Amino acid sequence: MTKSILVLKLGSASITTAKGAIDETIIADITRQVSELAQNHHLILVSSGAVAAGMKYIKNYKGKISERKAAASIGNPLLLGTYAKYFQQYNISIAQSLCERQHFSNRTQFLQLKETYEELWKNGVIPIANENDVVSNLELKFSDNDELATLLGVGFGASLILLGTSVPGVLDREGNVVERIDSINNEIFSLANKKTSEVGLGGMTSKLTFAHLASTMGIKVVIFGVRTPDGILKAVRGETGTVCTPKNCSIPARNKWLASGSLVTGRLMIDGGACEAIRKRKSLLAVGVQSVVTPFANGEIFEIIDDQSSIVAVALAKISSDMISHDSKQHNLEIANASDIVIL
Ligand SMILES: Nc1ncnc2c1ncn2[C@@H]1O[C@H](COP(=O)(O)OP(=O)(O)O)[C@@H](O)[C@H]1O
Ligand SMILES: N[C@@H](CCC(=O)OP(=O)(O)O)C(=O)O
Repeated sequence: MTKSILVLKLGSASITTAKGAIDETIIADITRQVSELAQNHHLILVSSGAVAAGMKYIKNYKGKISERKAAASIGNPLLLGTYAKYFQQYNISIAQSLCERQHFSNRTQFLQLKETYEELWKNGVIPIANENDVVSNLELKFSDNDELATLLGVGFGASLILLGTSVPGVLDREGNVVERIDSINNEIFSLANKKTSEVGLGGMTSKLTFAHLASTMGIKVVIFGVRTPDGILKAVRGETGTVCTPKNCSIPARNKWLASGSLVTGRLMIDGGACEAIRKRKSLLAVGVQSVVTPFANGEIFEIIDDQSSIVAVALAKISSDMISHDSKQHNLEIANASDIVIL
């Protein structure tokens, strides 16, 4: 029986104490529940908490990016050591996976990541991912680990993404948990205020943004409280937290990573004829380009817009945008192959 893939993201505040120490009681409880799930799923854990666990080692910590990077490099091994200690009780080994944006935007690198995770699963090992904070500056950063969890879920074709946090789910204006969301629209976004936990990055807006992306790609997302008794097991069964129902998604699995949007680096404006051609599943040729709005390199993902600036598609570049010119000899130059274009 093939195991379905499940991504479990754990936010900083839910696994650390108010003083920033790793909360071993909660880690013990997480490992107990995860070991149960490991019998029937291929699991990817995405754990925040490296910065929180390491910040006490930085004198006069103010949260500057350089301090966060240093704190993360101290905190991540401590965090992983704690997971390893508690998973050992269930004879489960864990692996560290530090991720950067290019590991997703570059298909070759993503396939390397995939191969590694598959080897780990074959050996009963659970990968624990986190952003590679040590080398992430503001431009290259994932917006937070909610994004990383979603990109992993979309890239691996997960059936479920669990976003574990410090609150019991998405709360409505009366403070009650919204049990089910069929459409993450502006009304739902308006419930999320800018508040985050003291150590969290994105808050509820980020969770809703990425839950929207994942559910559009056909993946169910549950936003739930990690400290709810048996919260993880209940969230898998949809018995706690906020369940965001998946949409019917016709994009083939291979192209979902392309369409996830947050990996886009470039932007190309094309004319009406080219729009028509790509909608008919033809390749994109240089002859239809009106302008390179934002340059991109070979192998990067770019957005295709029409002359009204509406987004028509995203595509994987076969050439660098520098090669696009209006020289008539170049008219048949293929910018993206039909199979690498996702119409939106
Ligand atoms: N409508 C809402 N429902 C629940 N939590 C909300 C809402 N709006 C804002 N929040 C805030 O989102 C925070 C959770 O996000 P965050 O701190 O980033 O968590 P994590 O570290 O788990 O990623 C909570 O502390 C909560 O105050
Ligand atoms: N990579 C950082 C976490 C960043 C982050 O997304 O935090 P959170 O909003 O708590 O999930 C760390 O490990 O501290």
